[in-house]
Amino acid sequence: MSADDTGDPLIAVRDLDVAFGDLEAVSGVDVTLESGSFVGLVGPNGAGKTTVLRAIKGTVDPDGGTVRLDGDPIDGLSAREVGRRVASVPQDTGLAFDFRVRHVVEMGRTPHLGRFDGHGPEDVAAVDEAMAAAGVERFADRSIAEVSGGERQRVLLARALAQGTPALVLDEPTASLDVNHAVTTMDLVRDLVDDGRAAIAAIHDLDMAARYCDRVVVLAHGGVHADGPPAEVLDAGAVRGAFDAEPFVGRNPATGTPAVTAFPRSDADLRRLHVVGTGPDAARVVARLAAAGHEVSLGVVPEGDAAAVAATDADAPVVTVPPFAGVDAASRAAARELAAEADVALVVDGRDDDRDRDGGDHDETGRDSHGSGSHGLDSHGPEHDVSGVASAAERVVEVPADVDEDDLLEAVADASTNPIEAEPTGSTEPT
Ligand SMILES: Nc1ncnc2c1ncn2[C@@H]1O[C@H](COP(=O)(O)OP(=O)(O)OP(=O)(O)O)[C@@H](O)[C@H]1O
Repeated sequence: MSADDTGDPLIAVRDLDVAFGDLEAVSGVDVTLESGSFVGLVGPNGAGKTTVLRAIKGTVDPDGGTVRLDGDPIDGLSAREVGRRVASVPQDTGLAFDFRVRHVVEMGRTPHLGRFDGHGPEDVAAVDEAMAAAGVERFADRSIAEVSGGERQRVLLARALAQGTPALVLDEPTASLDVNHAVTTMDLVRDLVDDGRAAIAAIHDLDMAARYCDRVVVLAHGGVHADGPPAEVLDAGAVRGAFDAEPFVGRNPATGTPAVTAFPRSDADLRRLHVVGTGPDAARVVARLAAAGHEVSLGVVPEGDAAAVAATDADAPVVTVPPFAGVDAASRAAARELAAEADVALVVDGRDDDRDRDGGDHDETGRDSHGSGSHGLDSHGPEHDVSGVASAAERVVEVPADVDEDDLLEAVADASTNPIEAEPTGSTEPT
């Protein structure tokens, strides 16, 4: 969709370079904003998000590249002309003067006024509408210096709305807002975009960006790391590369959009791991191991099981059977094949729901523990592997349901580097 009859996008940033002294803040950045589109700019601290937004507003001079608004180079436009095309909600909401809230919102009309014009009925209506939309009417007569940080952020949103521009530029618009005002603000921006305006927003909350934006541009180290629809862009690889964290990207059950859970870097030696277990505990194990970058597989689990969902989200191979169907020989063989490829099999909880179905006769007290590291997890032979899957792997680690995240990672590292003597494979294989 184009911004106007010319077919030019509302905002086109091409090959943008901005340096502050010796520091190259952004380099070679391309970002486009079309009308009817909401673009989220995400990335770690210092990635260059604010710098890109400042270039779009014309408050920083590029060292290279171009910024065009409706096809016109921004450096050829007056501040007033820029103000009719782009309205902004800055990250720093501090205001130097002690204005009344309504007065601050009225400032949004400035680009539309002649030099000696007062506010006409159209301006008053735009201000009233903007204040209502941003929910700031209640404190219209208070001083901007006497409202809370979140209220001030909404006042600046109202000012930007009153400006009535086709494009909105927002720098972390929900940073100071409570959960209700955060979603109300994002809903409002989304509605404006659905009505034909456009918005570009720097957003730290990746789930929020995924939920509300049509496109996400991931900035990292001053460059564009990825650009596309949230479901394509916010995958584990992109998030890991850009943020230097260990992410698990699942799905928000309420919205169906990507839900990113980041863990701190563990710098683990990556392994091929097979998980045996079901339910939320096994799901947590799968998610954490996959986030660390291990190559994980799972099974056998019932279709739709929480662990199966986590494995699918992590792109991990998983062997499923229909719910309540029991483990058939073919599924067990398929899971054993995955386990056989693994460096380590992890049996979550050490109990196995298949026990009765398998007809296994296993001695819970007969644990042949071959010691445990500081992680406190038991490493042992396959005698607890009652479904007969984990025993196909060279090494087996029993993982308690409430395993601590660090203990889990440590146990995997220990099991990989210190071979654990297992009982001969097949000794407890069910018949
Ligand atoms: N006025 C300035 N003078 C010097 N360096 C600056 C200036 N503004 C930004 N920088 C530097 O440029 C880089 C990009 O900063 P920018 O504010 O654009 O990042 P950001 O992605 O918005 O970060 P954050 O998420 O922390 O808000 C950073 O290294 C920052 O320190």
